[in-house]
Amino acid sequence: MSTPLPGFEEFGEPEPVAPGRQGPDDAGNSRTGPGAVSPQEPLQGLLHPAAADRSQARPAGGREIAPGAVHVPGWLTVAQQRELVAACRGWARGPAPIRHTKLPRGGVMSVQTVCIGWHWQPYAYTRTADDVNGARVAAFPYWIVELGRRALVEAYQDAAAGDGYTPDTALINFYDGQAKLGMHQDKEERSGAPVVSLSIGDTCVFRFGNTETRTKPYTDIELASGDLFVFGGPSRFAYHGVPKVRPGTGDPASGLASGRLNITMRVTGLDG
Ligand SMILES: O=C(O)CCC(=O)C(=O)O
Ligand SMILES: [Fe+2]
Repeated sequence: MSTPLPGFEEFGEPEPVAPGRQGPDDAGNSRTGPGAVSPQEPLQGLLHPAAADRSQARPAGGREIAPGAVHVPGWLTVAQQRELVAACRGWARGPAPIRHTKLPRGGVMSVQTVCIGWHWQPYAYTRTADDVNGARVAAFPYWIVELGRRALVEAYQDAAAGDGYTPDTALINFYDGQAKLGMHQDKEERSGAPVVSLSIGDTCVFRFGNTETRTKPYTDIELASGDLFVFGGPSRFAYHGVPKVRPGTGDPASGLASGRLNITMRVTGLDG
């Protein structure tokens, strides 16, 4: 079990952006101080990748880890990572603040989580964060839907892969150096649409297994800052987990001074 604090929202703010360099301020968002980007505002760099820093050229596509499960290293630019970190910091503050999720048998998760769109707690989605403060969770902004669609196009190298993909929830997880996530299935969703996962900050070991058991066969890969991982199709309900984070491996230029941030967007298939 990790220490309950510090929370992600209290972690170091991004380094000052040098004049003329692409950063959240340059993306056209109004802000009054560090991290003050409204999570609901469209994020220019995320919506328009051409406007973002594309200096980290990388080949298109990724590596298939299992059928329907694709790892795309370095998909997000540093500027995009900074925008996402700023947005996540805003959500981590509320309306339902980030917290260690309580488990039904009395434990708490070492990972800290905040949700948007729908609130997840073991093992159901609700609109209000009943296990936190009862607040309705923040709305799911359309710019994340668009980001999810672009992620599917990239991962599956198919221009139509994002058509009709409308995620309506995201779990935003923060890992300190000790946090882990046990092998589990994402199965509270009533939809077989893919899960889109974005990682920022410290590198982790991500274990991607099979749909039958929590155990082998599985593949361990490293998810680094900016990496995209998509699991859909025959891998949508595969067990997966995070057995280890590698502290100190992230670049503070991502906007995260330490720790690891992971965002998984999903389609709940729920109404209301
Ligand atoms: O942190 C990760 O890479 C995975 C997160 C995850 O599996 C989840 O939130 O269900
Ligand atoms: Fe998961």
